[in-house]
Amino acid sequence: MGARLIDGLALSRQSRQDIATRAAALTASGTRPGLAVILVGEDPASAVYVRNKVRACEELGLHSVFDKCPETLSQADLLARIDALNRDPSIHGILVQMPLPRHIDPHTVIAAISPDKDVDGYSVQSAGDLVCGLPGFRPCTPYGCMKLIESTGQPIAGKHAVVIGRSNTVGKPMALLLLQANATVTVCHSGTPDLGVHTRQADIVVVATGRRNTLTGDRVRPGAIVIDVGINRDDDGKLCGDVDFASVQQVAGWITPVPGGVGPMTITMLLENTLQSAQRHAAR
Ligand SMILES: Nc1nc2c(c(=O)[nH]1)N[C@@H](CN(C=O)c1ccc(C(=O)N[C@@H](CCC(=O)O)C(=O)O)cc1)CN2
Repeated sequence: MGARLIDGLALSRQSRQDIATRAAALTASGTRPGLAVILVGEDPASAVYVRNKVRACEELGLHSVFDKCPETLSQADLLARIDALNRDPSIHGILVQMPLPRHIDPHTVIAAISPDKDVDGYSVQSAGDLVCGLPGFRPCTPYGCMKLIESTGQPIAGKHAVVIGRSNTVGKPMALLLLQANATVTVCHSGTPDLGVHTRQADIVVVATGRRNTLTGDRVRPGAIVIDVGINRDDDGKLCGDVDFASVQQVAGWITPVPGGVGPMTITMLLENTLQSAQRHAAR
């Protein structure tokens, strides 16, 4: 029997209904959640993601501002735009789409976003909150992965989780979220000599390397939950993840597809973070 599919689109639809209901209540009490999205340049994939974020805001009744900037925008001009949004009371979340053109330093840009509007959860403040187990914005992709794992109904506490990848935006926060949920966590990366030694012992595997076929069926423990964060193209130009779906789905207990797994939940958790930010603002 093959693995059960964890349907990120279905979970997104459910979660977005709940966000829409809470956003409507907050709007009725005088605070309409607002998100500002900045896109610099012409990267076609980024343009699609940003369009989907703005459209999702519209569908859920959130206020949104979309600032499309040319590739040649200077870092100083970008920082000035962020500064204006930091001071705009109708905006509760600011997101600068990554990657940025090479002449702009992402760390400087992230540091310019007010920590109480950092709905991407990328700032040093948000990272520190997560390390210390304090409330704060959780990065959208790992936050969505946690929801996908929880949706299986399997307990996380006491399980052995292996995270493959150590980026600031996915791998590291993913490991911390799993740790916070009382899993025993191993982080593997490009310097790990034998990935299979670790993944074959794992109840939960999250793969976020950006490389096709990072995880194959022979490296998976029967019944494991496998979460695929990757978005790549195969030789035929079709979307695929970091997991060799065909072989892994024969061994795993649960698996996320690409597309239709982690991606939609990334946008849903951005909306959740924006709503939470507006709720905090209203409570102040
Ligand atoms: N500021 C940010 N930049 C980037 C983030 C982010 O969270 N914040 N994450 C990624 C891109 N991303 C969101 O921005 C994102 C990627 C993929 C999807 C998605 O729904 N993917 C679909 C497939 C879409 C396709 O056809 O290409 C899926 O997996 O089903 C949503 C959001 C990097 N930058």
